Amino acid sequence: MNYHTRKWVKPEDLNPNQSLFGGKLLQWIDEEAALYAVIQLENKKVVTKYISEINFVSSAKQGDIIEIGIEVSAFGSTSLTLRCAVRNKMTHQTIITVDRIVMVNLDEDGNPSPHGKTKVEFVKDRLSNQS
Ligand SMILES: CCCCCCCCCCCCCCCC(=O)SCCNC(=O)CCNC(=O)[C@H](O)C(C)(C)COP(=O)(O)OP(=O)(O)OC[C@H]1O[C@@H](n2cnc3c(N)ncnc32)[C@H](O)[C@@H]1OP(=O)(O)O
Repeated sequence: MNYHTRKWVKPEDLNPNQSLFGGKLLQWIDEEAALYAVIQLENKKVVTKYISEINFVSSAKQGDIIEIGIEVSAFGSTSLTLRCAVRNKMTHQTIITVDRIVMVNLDEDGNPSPHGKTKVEFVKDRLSNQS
């Protein structure tokens, strides 16, 4: 699992129990999954189709630094299935796990479109292949 993105838990991210609001965390995860899919599939038109099994393992509090990890669990024809974990940056305590996030590659008309990808690619390799 690669942890690409860090977030700092601020006062506006808290719930009435003074811990990180779950909906805010899910927003960050959805955004991270969308960006990951856009980069992998090289298409800005992707949507979240399905999110499964969310486990809120522990809470985060104001001032915590958390990091969001994403990995690919499957390449479909039009879909990309991701797995996500969020942990405390300093202690590595898991905060949440999401088993399956299915992102769908769309064409210009908003219909599912085959993406043609079968393995994880890195931008630095794409750039070096261009030169
Ligand atoms: C100029 C500057 C620009 C900057 C730019 C920067 C980029 C910045 C990016 C931002 C990116 C925003 C994205 C944010 C993320 C949202 O907020 S997206 C908004 C929320 N999501 C939606 O509104 C989606 C609504 N749903 C739909 O429109 C339709 O269901 C869909 C997605 C078009 C799919 O339609 P469908 O009829 O289900 O299609 P179907 O062909 O049956 O299935 C398509 C694929 O989904 C899979 N699937 C279908 N149902 C399920 C299910 N229940 N479970 C699992 N898989 C399923 C199928 O197996 C299939 O996969 P493959 O086998 O082809 O691999």
